[in-house]
Amino acid sequence: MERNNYFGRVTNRWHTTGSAKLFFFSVFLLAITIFICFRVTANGMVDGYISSAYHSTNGGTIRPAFKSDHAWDTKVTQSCTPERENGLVVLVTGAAGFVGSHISLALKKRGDGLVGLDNFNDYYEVSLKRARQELLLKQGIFVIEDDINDAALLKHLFDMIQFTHVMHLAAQAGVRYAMQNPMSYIHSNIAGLVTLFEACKSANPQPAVVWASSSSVYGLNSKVPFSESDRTDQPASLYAATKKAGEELAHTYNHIYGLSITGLRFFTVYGPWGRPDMAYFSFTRDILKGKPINIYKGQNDRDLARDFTFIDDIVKGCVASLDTSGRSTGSGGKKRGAATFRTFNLGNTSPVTVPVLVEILEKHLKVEAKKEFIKMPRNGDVPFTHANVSLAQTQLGYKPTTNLEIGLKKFVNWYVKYYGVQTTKTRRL
Ligand SMILES: O=C(O)[C@H]1O[C@H](OP(=O)(O)OP(=O)(O)OC[C@H]2O[C@@H](n3ccc(=O)[nH]c3=O)[C@H](O)[C@@H]2O)[C@H](O)[C@@H](O)[C@H]1O
Repeated sequence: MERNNYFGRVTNRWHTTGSAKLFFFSVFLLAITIFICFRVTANGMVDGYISSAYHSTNGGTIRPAFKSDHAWDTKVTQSCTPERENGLVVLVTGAAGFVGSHISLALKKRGDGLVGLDNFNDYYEVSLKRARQELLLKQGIFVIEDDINDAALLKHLFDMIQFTHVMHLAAQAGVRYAMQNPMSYIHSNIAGLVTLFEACKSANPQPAVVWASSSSVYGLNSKVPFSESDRTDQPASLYAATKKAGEELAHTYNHIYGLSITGLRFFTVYGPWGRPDMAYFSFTRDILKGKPINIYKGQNDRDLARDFTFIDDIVKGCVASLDTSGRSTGSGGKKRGAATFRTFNLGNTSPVTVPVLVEILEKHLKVEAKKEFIKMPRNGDVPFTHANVSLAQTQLGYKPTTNLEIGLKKFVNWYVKYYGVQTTKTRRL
């Protein structure tokens, strides 16, 4: 009885104040709507060319989505027009990145049409990405500034241009950074990859896709050299796990939709215009500044080793992959028959230890490094990598020709020029 009275009192009060509550509720809803609209407008995303994934999973800087107009469409179309008969028409993602910029220049040089796409995130110095963009622009290559998670942009691009190929290099790179910002790897290497595959599978005609996987998928594999058929189910880092997941996703899109897909497992790529987060680059910077460098040691005090691969060799492998990829077989999102699905190692086949890498740098820089040997932190690094490239050799004609000594010389020459380093002022060995 008491209970019934209580509920009765509450119900009465609700009725008497009902219209006031309705009013406040409406004002509240209106305020939220205005707030959301403001956020969207502030980010320059009023055109609707933006996917929700772009917001929800991005661990880094959120950049404005593109705004298409006639001038923009003309730039894209011009950039994509081949200058040779039967030239490829390629979308290069990550075009302002290290590997992406080199491949873009190589394709342009032989007369292919291409447009770049890059989100210019601040994982490492954005000015270097801008300088690469400038280099590309001088050769007539337009780089769109946007994220691969922007499904509306991709749809617009594929509706406008009949791409024969996609060279997909946009990714969150770096093995150790995954411990600081795991979501940026999910954003780019998983969500971004799926957004791109979705656009490719729906495109008419479907392009063939060549994309960058990583030597890190071999993880704790101890069989050397690493062959494509070796185990890849023991990733040592979140980065490696996202690349491995990418390989599985690629298989699905090939199987269901007939997308021609080639995955390339790159082995520690280095060279001019490289990535400042990588050891050879950051060591160079610190050696020249007289700052100490940390050289990691593995179990039982063993040196770590990498199959360092020079950028020009990687570019040749990528271009050969594009040329041999075979057509996708789907149309309107439906598969018509089996399509190419390949995985290749692109390495140098001769691992070098990290202390030897430092010795070569000291020689080229003519400066002695302040070396500090420390136990490898538990950060996802693997003790060594070593590529077996016989499959790429047979099917792509891939044959690495630059050893670390020569490749680092080319890198140091570029570094000194790009950063205007006064080598004469540095201490000589
Ligand atoms: O092939 C790949 O799939 C990956 O290659 C690259 O990763 P890694 O092979 O780890 O290259 P990198 O960082 O240059 O470290 C080289 C060596 O120096 C050691 N290292 C590193 C830093 C340091 O301070 N000290 C040190 O000893 C370190 O322990 C290691 O032994 C790409 O970054 C990655 O994006 C991915 O593409």
